[in-house]
Amino acid sequence: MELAEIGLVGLGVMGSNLALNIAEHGHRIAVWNRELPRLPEFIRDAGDLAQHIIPTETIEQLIAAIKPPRAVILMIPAGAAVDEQIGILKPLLGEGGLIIDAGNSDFRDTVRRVKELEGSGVTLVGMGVSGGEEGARHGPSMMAGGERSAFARIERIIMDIAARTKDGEPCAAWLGPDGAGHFVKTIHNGIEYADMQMIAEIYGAFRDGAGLKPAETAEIFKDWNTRELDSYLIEITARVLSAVDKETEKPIVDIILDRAGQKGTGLWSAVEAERLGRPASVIEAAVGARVLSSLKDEREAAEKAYGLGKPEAGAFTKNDAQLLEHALLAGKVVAYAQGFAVLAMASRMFDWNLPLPTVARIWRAGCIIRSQFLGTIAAAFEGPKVDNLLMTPAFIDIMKRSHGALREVVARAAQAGLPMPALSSALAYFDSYRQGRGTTDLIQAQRDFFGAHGFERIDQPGAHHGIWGISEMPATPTPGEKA
Ligand SMILES: NC(=O)C1=CN([C@@H]2O[C@H](COP(=O)(O)OP(=O)(O)OC[C@H]3O[C@@H](n4cnc5c(N)ncnc54)[C@H](OP(=O)(O)O)[C@@H]3O)[C@@H](O)[C@H]2O)C=CC1
Ligand SMILES: O=C(CO)[C@H](O)[C@H](O)COP(=O)(O)O
Repeated sequence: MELAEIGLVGLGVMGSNLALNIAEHGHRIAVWNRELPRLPEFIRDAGDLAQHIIPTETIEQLIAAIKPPRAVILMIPAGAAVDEQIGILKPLLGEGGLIIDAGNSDFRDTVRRVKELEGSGVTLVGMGVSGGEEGARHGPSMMAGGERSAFARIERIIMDIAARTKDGEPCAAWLGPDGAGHFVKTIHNGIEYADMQMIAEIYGAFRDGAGLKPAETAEIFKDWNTRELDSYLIEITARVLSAVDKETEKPIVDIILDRAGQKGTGLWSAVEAERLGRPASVIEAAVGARVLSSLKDEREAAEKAYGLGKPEAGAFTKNDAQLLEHALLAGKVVAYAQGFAVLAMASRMFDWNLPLPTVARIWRAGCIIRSQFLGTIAAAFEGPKVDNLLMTPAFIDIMKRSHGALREVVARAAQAGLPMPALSSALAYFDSYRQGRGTTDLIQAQRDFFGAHGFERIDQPGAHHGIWGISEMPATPTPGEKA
């Protein structure tokens, strides 16, 4: 039997499609799944591609079916399952073994696993894969981290199966050592959360502020997809909004429960951003919005207690489509600026030397946040080095012409009681970021008052303290008494 070039564990949604993609590119692959009944089903569905696939029933058979030195892709849930499989594979793979963890692992786990495997003869590549089911099957975006030489061993297969941009560039790259690939994938997902939340808020403006039907909103999103907002998420939003439920013949969004799920990458993005001192407030707002959405019973009780806000007819109208388009664009710029600022800081902190233009380039196709906008970001990062995307000439131009719309939309939504947590936080970040003198002078004074934490002065170097002692404070008059 001709041995396989590579093996794969986990024939779920992503693993089975990735295996078919690999087979379609003529690479022989051996596969194994924990639950055996999945195997014949997968081979049956593979059709002609089955000739490039070796189905195996035990992990030992899987290893025996791969050409040494052996490489195995794990496409299984992040966390304990990955540790368990690495534990099983390590002795079986032996010297020169390579494990590619292609799930959404926490980069901290990847860093730990790389260390734990040191000296064992087995190497780990942590590789984020984005694009969902369709991407995995026909071309995902892939973000790899680990030893450069280890990635080189699978580079040909990865480049063959990756998505390609219109100009033919593969959307996959080695981005840095140990956890770099999984970190970039985490931030990708954080941005995905922010994008999705802001789109949902704009949908809310059309539904609750303007009284539009889903199909009418779908037409507007379809139109937006021909301009600056052109992206996969806008495209699928238009398709989702025009979809009808077969059973009820109602728009499908109207019968879906408003309770969002999440598996962790959005939360990790927000937490890592704060840890790195580069807050990603739009991502945080998006995570918070999903959490709040899950408290359905509490929200219903609160609606009974307070009543709804007053999304009076006219808070928005169909004629505000352009205003809302520009507001979404401004919010998107801020969310991406925050995400890339986190990547830049992580690169510095962990010594990864992340190539930010490459990150933007490999997100242009294949992944969930793919868009033409990422081409503009890649070009912006190729110019003079800046700390924040908001300081590049291209994005200064976009923000100058669109932040007014964001302000108008957030203000009108606030007046009408329409929640816009992500768009509001994008505006707040923008206004805080561009304010040369903020209001934390007062916070520093308060900290010094209650904890003698000290403060810097604008006119003298060094650390200083205020004279806050009770005896120096003017007495507080009692009510009715003259000061
Ligand atoms: N779905 C998506 O759009 C995307 C998912 N991902 C990530 O890819 C990974 C896989 O996701 P997805 O394919 O959606 O998940 P699925 O639930 O569809 O499949 C999970 C697979 O993992 C296997 N598995 C679970 N636990 C173990 C274990 N302890 N040991 C061995 N195999 C195990 C399952 O086998 P069994 O049949 O025996 O249960 C199954 O084959 C996750 O990390 C996910 O976050 C990344 C990008 C997109
Ligand atoms: O990685 C992905 C896309 O890039 C997955 O679709 C991800 O699992 C979605 O995350 P969540 O379930 O938390 O919404």
